[in-house]
Formats: sequence, C-alpha cells, structure tokens
Amino acid sequence: MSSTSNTPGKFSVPFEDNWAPEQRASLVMMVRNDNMLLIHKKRGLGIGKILGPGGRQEPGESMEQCAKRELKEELCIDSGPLRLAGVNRFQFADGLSLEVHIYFGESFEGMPTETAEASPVWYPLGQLPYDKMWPDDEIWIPLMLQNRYFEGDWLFDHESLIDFTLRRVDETA
Ligand SMILES: Nc1nc2c([nH]c(=O)n2[C@H]2C[C@H](O)[C@@H](COP(=O)(O)OP(=O)(O)OP(=O)(O)O)O2)c(=O)[nH]1
Repeated sequence: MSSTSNTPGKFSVPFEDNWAPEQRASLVMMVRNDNMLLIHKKRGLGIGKILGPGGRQEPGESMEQCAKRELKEELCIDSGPLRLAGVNRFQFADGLSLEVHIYFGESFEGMPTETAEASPVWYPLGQLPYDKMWPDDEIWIPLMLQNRYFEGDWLFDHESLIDFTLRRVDETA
C-alpha cells in the first residue's frame, strides 16, 4: 500500500536498501478494558501530541528493554508481557532518521502517574484522538488492533506526512 503524493527532495518510499536509522526508539500501546493508555507528550520530538509512551534506545539495551524502561520513566508503571506489533521506519526531510519498534500489551502493574515527560490519558478504542496524534498512527493502529504485524516506511517533512509505504502487513493470525 502506498500513498500517491509526489515525494520532494532526495528521499522516496520505500527507502533505499542501504537505508539505516540514526536512532532507534520504542513505543508501547497498552490496552485495558477496551481503552488505550496514551500520553500527552510534554517534551522532545512530538511535544504536545498524544501518542503511546516510549522513547529512544539507550546503549546496551534491547528494544523491549527500552520499551519497558520508557514505560516506567514516563508513567511509573511496570509492564506485563509485550508482543512486537510492528516496526516503523521514519525519514524526516531535514535528515533525521528513526526506527520505532511498537509493542502491544494488555497488563501492567502500578498506577499511571504524570511525570516531567508525560501525562497519562485513557481513550476508548473507538474514540482515539487521531487529530492530536502523529498522522501515521491512524493507519497502523487499526492493523495492530486486528493483530496484524506490519512494517512501514514513512516520509515526513517536520510533522507532515509526505508519503508512506506499508512494506509488510500480515494477515490476522
Ligand atoms: N506514535 C508515533 N510515535 C512516534 C512517531 N514518531 C516518533 O518519533 N514517535 C515516538 C517514538 C518515540 O517514542 C518518541 C520520540 O522519542 P523521544 O523524543 O520521546 O525520546 P526520549 O524520550 O528518549 O527523549 P527525551 O525527551 O527523554 O530526551 O516519539 C510517530 O509518527 N508516531
């Protein structure tokens, strides 16, 4: 699947075979009782947006360890088991490149608590605030909720989605 817009500049989707991210980050999509635990992001990339808790990988940790650490740091909760829901690759026109591993979970311990980085917000699955989220989320969250593994390439100019390709979408298991 791909959008049809023209791609300005030197980047196009899918990305070149030798594309490699400068940075890696995790995202945790936690669902409980048909509600999704999201954050209002208070600093960093995507400030002001609603998204899943997560952040950049630190040296020596796996992506899943990164996901669990960020959940603890941003919301003070301990994750139960996580499954890898998909991998998104982001290329920004200004040069930033980022690979994000998205984990899906349905259990955690502790009370989601506001921190300097994020405040917790719950939304019913049928009323997710896509107008306040990154534009790609509206495309891959429904796949994740159908239990379909996905891999996508997303080309952004600042916060605007210019073009994308879903390189892989698995059927429901
Ligand atoms: N849902 C969604 N999340 C995204 C997109 N792009 C993107 O970077 N993210 C996430 C991945 C990371 O969790 C987060 C960016 O990392 P960050 O700036 O929060 O990293 P960090 O916590 O290590 O940074 P810091 O402010 O603590 O220094 O934003 C997107 O298009 N959709």
